[in-house]
Amino acid sequence: MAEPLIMRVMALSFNTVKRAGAIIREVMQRGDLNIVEKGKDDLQTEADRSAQRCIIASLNKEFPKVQIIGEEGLIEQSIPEEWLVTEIDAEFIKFKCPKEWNDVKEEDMVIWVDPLDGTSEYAHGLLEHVTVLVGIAVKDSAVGGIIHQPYYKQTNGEMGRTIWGLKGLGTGGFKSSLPPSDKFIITTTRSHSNAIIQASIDALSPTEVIRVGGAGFKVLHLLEGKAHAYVFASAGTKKWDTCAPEAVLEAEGGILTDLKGQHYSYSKDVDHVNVNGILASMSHMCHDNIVKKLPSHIFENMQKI
Ligand SMILES: Nc1ncnc2c1ncn2[C@@H]1O[C@H](COP(=O)(O)O)[C@@H](OP(=O)(O)O)[C@H]1O
Ligand SMILES: [Mg+2]
Ligand SMILES: [Mg+2]
Ligand SMILES: [Mg+2]
Repeated sequence: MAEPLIMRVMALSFNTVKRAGAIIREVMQRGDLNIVEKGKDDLQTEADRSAQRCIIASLNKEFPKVQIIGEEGLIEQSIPEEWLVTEIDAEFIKFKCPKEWNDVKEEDMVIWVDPLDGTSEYAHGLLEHVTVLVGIAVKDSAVGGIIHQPYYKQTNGEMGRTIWGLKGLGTGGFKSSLPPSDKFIITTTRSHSNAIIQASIDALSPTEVIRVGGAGFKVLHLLEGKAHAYVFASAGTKKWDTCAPEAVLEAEGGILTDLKGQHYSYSKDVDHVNVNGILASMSHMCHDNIVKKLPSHIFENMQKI
């Protein structure tokens, strides 16, 4: 009997993000990023486009009835043959599917794809910040996620690592760590800051602020104990930025919501923009405290930008 759909989607995504990561490295190595400005502070490079074509074509071929939504919109589906990934990860598929996902059907699932998270950092050569994100939503919640970091240097010299999480099963691909208890470290945007984002951080009196690119890389900071909270008091991120990070973080026991503590919906017809900002932490207590501490004017003014 075939393995449950969600396990096959995760196992194919696992190999697909690695292929996308290799494409991202190849584009950088060739040196012609061919940048298009989609909007204010919103770039798209050849790597974003090519990685998305690789991921969407591969997932779509195997799972034609699953809705897939990618950041770079509708782009032609024909791709070089060597970009098409057909093999599933042999190790992942051996895990037992959590019983709550055993019967998930194609029409209950949405796959949110961010082919390159941290484009601004990629374009500036801050390559460690870059991740490839594939998030799996069931009904309206983020359930499974894969975060691939193409420029992570493994101790054996290999480039890239793949972090995964599935609610009810757990996580893999990294070593979890708690942040220092004598500090309060916030991670936030490096390239999309504004006065309200800064005011929200000031109101929380952190001992340190780590400004890095990408929702994926910031959530990795939480998972690895480098920061206590990810705070972003602005609209700007989209569902493809948060679906995979939310699923991985929550499969590890953390929480990712808007600034009021409400989960976003990831169903196929939602507004793509995360209008109420982002708040994430490994600790529910830390998360609750921040929701209580954020002054209401932040929330009101944030909506006006
Ligand atoms: N004001 C804004 N306008 C457009 N995109 C924004 C934005 N603020 C955040 N984002 C998007 O949200 C993601 C995380 O942002 P940041 O690195 O600033 O924390 C990035 O994804 P991409 O790099 O995939 O486009 C970025 O483009
Ligand atoms: Mg982008
Ligand atoms: Mg992104
Ligand atoms: Mg992106």
